[in-house]
Formats: sequence, structure tokens, C-alpha cells
Amino acid sequence: MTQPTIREVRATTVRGKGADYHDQSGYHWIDDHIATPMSVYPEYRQSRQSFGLNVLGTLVVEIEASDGTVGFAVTTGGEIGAWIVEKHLARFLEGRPVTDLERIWDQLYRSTLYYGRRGVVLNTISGVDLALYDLLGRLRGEPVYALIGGPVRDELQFYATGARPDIAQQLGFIGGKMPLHHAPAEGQQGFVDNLAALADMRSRVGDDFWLMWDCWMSLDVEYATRLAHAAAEHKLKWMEEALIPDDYWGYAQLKRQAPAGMLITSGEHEATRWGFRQLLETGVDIIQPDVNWCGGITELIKISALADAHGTMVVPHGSSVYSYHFVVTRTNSPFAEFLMMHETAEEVVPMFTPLLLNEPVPVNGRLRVPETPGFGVELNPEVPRERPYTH
Ligand SMILES: C[C@H](O)[C@H](O)CC(=O)C(=O)O
Ligand SMILES: [Mg+2]
Repeated sequence: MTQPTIREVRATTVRGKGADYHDQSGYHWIDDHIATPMSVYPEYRQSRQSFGLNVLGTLVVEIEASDGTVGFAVTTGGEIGAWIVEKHLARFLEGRPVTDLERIWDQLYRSTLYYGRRGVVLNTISGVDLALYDLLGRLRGEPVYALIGGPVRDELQFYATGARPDIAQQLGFIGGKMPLHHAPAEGQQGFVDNLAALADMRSRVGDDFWLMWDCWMSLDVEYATRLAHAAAEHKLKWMEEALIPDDYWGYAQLKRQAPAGMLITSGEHEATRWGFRQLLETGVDIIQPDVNWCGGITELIKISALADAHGTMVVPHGSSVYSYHFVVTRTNSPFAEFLMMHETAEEVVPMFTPLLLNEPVPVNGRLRVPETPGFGVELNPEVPRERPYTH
């Protein structure tokens, strides 16, 4: 049988919502006074968009095979990502067999090392890798999870991230992760207000529902340790991304100093097996690679194997279907995240809405990953896209 080859790679961009889920307009809980590394500057405390969290926008990578079949993926990366795909990466794909996943990933990574390694370059490589998996799945008539080993469970179980864990509880999720609102620069009052928000949520959900804090890189070791000990009284299950991703030593110290039983988690802004090797060596309890950002499925398989050998759970960050197809295949990923993209986190809406069609959502906090070929989603033709560069 002749293997289909890759005929063309195309990169387009989308503004507003989509894979750049921080690119929301109007009131949205995800941009409402959330603690960040920029909270040291009072003028950037109220809104993350004020310091440019939404500047990248969405990147769509489409890969067309020699028989005309098209696979695609979406990620954060926008115009910069489109430039990287069209002007640099496309050369390593066009003309090659669709099955050359390892060789292609390796060439994308090695050829961009002088300006890449993580960040938007790895987001872009992830988009290419995921589009290739989508294409392979479509060509073989199989869902991606079948290409990477098959499911180890019948359905996924989810916790929800959003401003309303109490509503997530009613919707059937196993836990709720809230944004931390106040950073160390907001002083003692901020510390007290953080704890009051946790205590209030605990009183609404009762003792047994998981409550977690997403600290989005905003703390230092001393503040995080103090906050973790104070939060133990309110049964905080985990403290996520307390420190900047480069502070591996700080994570190791925080893990040593955290209250017994409270999990320390991180990794959504980490990339590649080498980055995660460093993070795993800190002893964190759960790593949270984002398959849209860490290098795609090809790299996540390696990161996950490394974590397994460390006895560490992998609970990928967001990324909708791209995560679901992975999580269902791994025993060390026992549950998944669902990011509540409804403005007030009161309803379940597809994470990348309105960009994708057929994007599945959990019902009662659970989901059976559809058997549709590839990742099982389509681009919504009503969402305008631009192709800023060609090659
Ligand atoms: C809520 C967090 O600040 C962020 O927007 C999403 C995230 O880090 C997560 O889902 O985890
Ligand atoms: Mg997070």
C-alpha cells in the first residue's frame, strides 16, 4: 500500500475566543482581578489582558495529504505561530510520509533550538504535531486515542476550573479549581481576602468536594508556604503553579514545606521532556502539561512515561479534545480538567467555542470520548480566519 504523503501545510489565525481562551471580550471571570506575576505592578492587577495575556490569538494548522484528506489542530500562537509554520516548519513536512511523526517532531525541535525550546515555538510545534495526528486518524478512520495505545477506561472524569466550584459541584464535577485573586504585593489584606474566598467556597460545597487554587505563577516560596498552611484548615486539595516556572528550586522547597497531604502541582507553562525532567525532580505531586503547548502528543507520551517512572500523576492542563484523547489512554492520568469558558462559570460550554464543531463536553462531570476519526472535531466555517503568510 502506498503511504500518503504530506502535500501542503497551511497556517491561519483567529481573533477572539477559540484556542487562545484568554482572548475574551466583555466581563469574564477569567480576567477578573486574578493574581499573576504582573501583580507587583498595581496598574496591571485588575485585568490580565491589560498586560497582554491575549495578544497571541489562535493559530490553526492544517495539513493536507496527497489524497486530499486534511487534518488540523488549533492552539495559542496567532500570527507569530503562523509565520513559524509557513516560513520555517513547513519544509520539514511537505513531501514526507504522514506516518513520519517522530522524525518530523525531532526536526521541528532541533531546527528551532536557536530561538525556541519553549513558549510560542513549542505551542506551534504542538499545533503541527496535533494536526498530523488528526490527519493520520482521519486517513486510518480511527480516533487518535486508538493510534496511541487505546483507552484504559470507558469514560473520563473531570474537575472544573472556574470562579464557581459550588456550581461545578451541582453540575457533577469531582472538584473545583478557583483562581487565586490576590498576590503577595497586595499585602496582609490580600492574604486575608484569599483565605476568606476559600472559606466561603468551602462552606458552600461541604467538606468532601475537592477545592483547589490556581496561583498562576504569582507567589513566592514564603507566601505560598504561609498560604498553604492557612488553607489546610479549609481542606485545600492542591496549590497549583504557585511560582514562576523557572524556579525549580523554589518548587522543591515549597514541596518540602507544604502541609502533609496537600498536593503541589505545576507544569502548564513547561515544555518538552527536558523541562518536565527538571520539574519532576522537584518532587511536585502532579504535573500538568498542556498538550497544545508542551510539544503535542508525540512529546506528551514521553513526558508521561517519565512522570510514571517518578510515580507522579499527569493531569493535563485544558486543551479540550487534544487532552481527552491522551488522558483516556494513560493509567497515571486518572482524571481530566475542564475549563469553564462560560462568562460567569455557571454553565458548561465547549472550551474552544465557537471555533470547533462537535467539541464534546462533560455531562454530569463525565465524558465518553467519541470514536470519530482523528480528534473528532471540525473547524466552524462561520468563524473568520486569515492566512497572514504563505510559503
Ligand atoms: C484560571 C487560571 O488563571 C488560568 O486562566 C487557567 C489555568 O491556569 C488552568 O486552567 O489551570
Ligand atoms: Mg493553571
